[in-house]
Amino acid sequence: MDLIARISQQFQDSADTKLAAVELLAAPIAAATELMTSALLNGGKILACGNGGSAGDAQHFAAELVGRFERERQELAAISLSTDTSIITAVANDYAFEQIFSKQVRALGHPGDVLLAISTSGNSANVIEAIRAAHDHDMKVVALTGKGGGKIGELLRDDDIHLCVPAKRTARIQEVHLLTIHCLCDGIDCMLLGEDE
Ligand SMILES: O=C(CO)[C@@H](O)[C@H](O)[C@H](O)[C@H](O)COP(=O)(O)O
Ligand SMILES: [Zn+2]
Repeated sequence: MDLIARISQQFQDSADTKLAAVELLAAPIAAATELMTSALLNGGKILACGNGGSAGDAQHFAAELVGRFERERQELAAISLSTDTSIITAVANDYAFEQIFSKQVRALGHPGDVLLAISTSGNSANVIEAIRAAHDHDMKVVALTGKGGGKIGELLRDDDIHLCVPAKRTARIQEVHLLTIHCLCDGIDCMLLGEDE
């Protein structure tokens, strides 16, 4: 087995997927940046959720908003719904795993907040329920998906933003999701602080 060749191929595939995605995603990522910045400036917050690697992405995004990305700025309101093991285990145990995010959206979400919903397949039931709860609370949704967008693509409304990575492999989609999250952080900082030199 030629591991070096496999690794080289993965780097190549990741770079190719990112370059194919920028054509489709640059404009909607810019729109998502404006939506999130406007929500934050109006006293709203961003709730983020996802499973597995996407749970890590939700936490990563919240950490960069509450802490910092690349520049010093005011703390920004973001909460990962994938983080509180007591809430997640209680809701999964007492109700259903599908409700672990939606119950938190119903508890914490207000009109004007934004839900960042992350699912590579677009089909995770708990992320779908979170989007339904966000709509019930007059929150807009930014959805990070792949594989054609799945059921989430069908559920989104016209004023939501769908960032669907044009790829089929979960790992490649996740890599573009993380890049997208960093673009959102950079764009929010840029809108709040101005362009850096
Ligand atoms: O990170 C990975 C695979 O790269 C896994 O942990 C992956 O996130 C999990 O299988 C998730 O449950 C997949 O959910 P989704 O992206 O389809 O919503
Ligand atoms: Zn992964």
